[in-house]
Order: sequence, then C-alpha cells, then structure tokens
Amino acid sequence: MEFRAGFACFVGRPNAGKSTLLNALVGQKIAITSNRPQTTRHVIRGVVHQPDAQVILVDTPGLHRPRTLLGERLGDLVRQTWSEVDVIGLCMPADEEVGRGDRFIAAEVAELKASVLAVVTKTDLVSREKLAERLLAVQDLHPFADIVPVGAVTGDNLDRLVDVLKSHLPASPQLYPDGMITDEPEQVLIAEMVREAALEGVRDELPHSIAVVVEEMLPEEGLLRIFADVYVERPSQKAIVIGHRGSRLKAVGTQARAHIEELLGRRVYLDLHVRVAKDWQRDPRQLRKLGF
Ligand SMILES: Nc1nc2c(ncn2[C@@H]2O[C@H](COP(=O)(O)OP(=O)(O)OP(=O)(O)O)[C@@H](O)[C@H]2O)c(=O)[nH]1
Repeated sequence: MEFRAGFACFVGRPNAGKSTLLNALVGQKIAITSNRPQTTRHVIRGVVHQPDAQVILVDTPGLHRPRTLLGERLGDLVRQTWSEVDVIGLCMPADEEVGRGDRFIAAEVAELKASVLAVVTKTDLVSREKLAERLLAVQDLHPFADIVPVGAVTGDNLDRLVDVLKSHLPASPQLYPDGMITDEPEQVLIAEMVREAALEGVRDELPHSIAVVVEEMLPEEGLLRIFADVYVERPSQKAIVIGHRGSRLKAVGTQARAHIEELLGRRVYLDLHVRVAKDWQRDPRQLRKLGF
C-alpha cells in the first residue's frame, strides 16, 4: 500500500472543540483546553502515526473579529496555516446551531487548495435525532468533501475521522520519525500548561490578559528547576492571580507541575512569578517579547 503523509488542521469558531479533538487524536495532552473561548494561541503540531500514513495535525486559534493587535496577529497566523495544509476540518459543535460564523469560515477555506471536511464535534451532547438534523444543516452549508461526526471526549468515531483525513493526504514518505508526536519546543508546551492552570476559575476579560513565558530550565540532581513568568496587564489582575496569601498561585503551580512532570517524565520544581506588563495585548514590543 502506498504511504501517505501530510498536514491537516481543524478550524472553527472559538470553543468548537478543536483542541480537545487534536489531543484525542494524538493520544496525549499537548494542546491546552478550557471552557473559555480563544484559549489556543500557539500553532501546535501533533502527529498521528499509522502503519500506512502520518497525519500531521496543526492547531490554530479560534478565528474572531480582531479587536486588539493580538487578535490581528492570531488572524494572520490562522490564514497562513490554512494555506499550507492538505486537508482542513471545519469543526462545528453538535449542540449548537450552524450559523453565520461557520458559513463565513467555510467560504474562506473554500478558496484554498486543501480539501475541506465538516467535523461535527461533541456528538455525546445531543440525541440521535438532533445529530441527524445537524448533519443535514451542515450538508446544506457547503459542498464538503466529507462530513464526519465525532465525540472527542468519548472517542466516538475518531478512527473514521483519521481514515477520512488520510484519504485526503498526498502519497509521501514519512515526514516525522517514529514515535515523535510534536515538534513544539518543550518550553512552549510548559508555558501553555502553566497558562492553562492559571486560567482555571478566572473570569471575564482576565483570560485574555494572561501570558506565560518560561525564562529558564535548570537541570539539577534528580529534578528540573523551571522558572516561569506569568504576565498580566494590570496590578489588580496580579492580585487575582496570586490570590489570598498566595493561595491561588500555589494551586496553579501544583496543577501545572503535575502536568509538566507527566509530559517530561521527570521530577520538576516550578518557580512562578507574576508580573505586570501594562496593556501587553496592544503593545507590539511586548507582544514580540511574549512570543507573538
Ligand atoms: N461533552 C463534550 N465536550 C467537549 C467535546 N469536545 C470539546 N468539549 C468541550 O468544549 C469546550 C471547548 O473545547 P476546546 O477543545 O478548548 O475548543 P477549541 O475549539 O479548541 O477552542 P478555542 O481554543 O477557543 O478555539 C471545552 O470545555 C471542552 O471540554 C466533546 O466531544 N464532548
């Protein structure tokens, strides 16, 4: 059988379930998820290895109308990613009406060279009847190359999705070594895990104000010492992140450390500092420093 390999990405409105799906397909926690829209900021690749194919998955931030410089940069990043992949899965949650946002994205991706599939996500949240209804609505939205319903949390139909993605990839030799699941630098993954922990339980606009940079990683006897800075935009936000007598920050550190230890397979000491970078989302110099 001819080996196939190539790039695939999932697009869709914020909260459509793209990161959860990517994690489920790759089988390891590499992209962070949260129940807040616009959590994803970095393009993260995961590789699905199969005997006859390699599907390289690229994660993109949710597309939305830019209100800040950060929003604009994210939009550019998404469009650049779209132009480089072989197949695009437009994710639409089964528990939400197909809407204008989906139509807008479908029209944009239709212009590209990639095959475009519809992926109806979160099937576990709806009845069979509702799902059938949604699939019909999706069919009317756009002439998709395929329509695949999946439940990333339950693992429902993921095999079928991989098969369909594979069928749209070009014949190609293996692009990544066996067993390698991501080429994202460790530092970025670690920063994302800290950010994920810091996002838990915060409200309103604060999620968008948090950025994390890993400043240093020092291997010591039996453990890895990691220094990371958590950036917020205002002193009031700093107080929220730190919590009463440091209680929130401590919980953030504990949760992040557990995930990082799982990722790296070694003991970790995590040193977190909260810093204020005034209005960093609107400041080009700060954005560059924070990796955008
Ligand atoms: N029940 C259920 N919930 C899901 C499923 N997939 C995702 N979710 C939930 O939906 C929410 C959004 O999922 P994400 O994977 O972060 O969505 P996203 O599209 O990557 O979001 P952005 O990063 O904002 O673009 C989270 O609370 C997930 O737990 C699913 O298959 N079933």
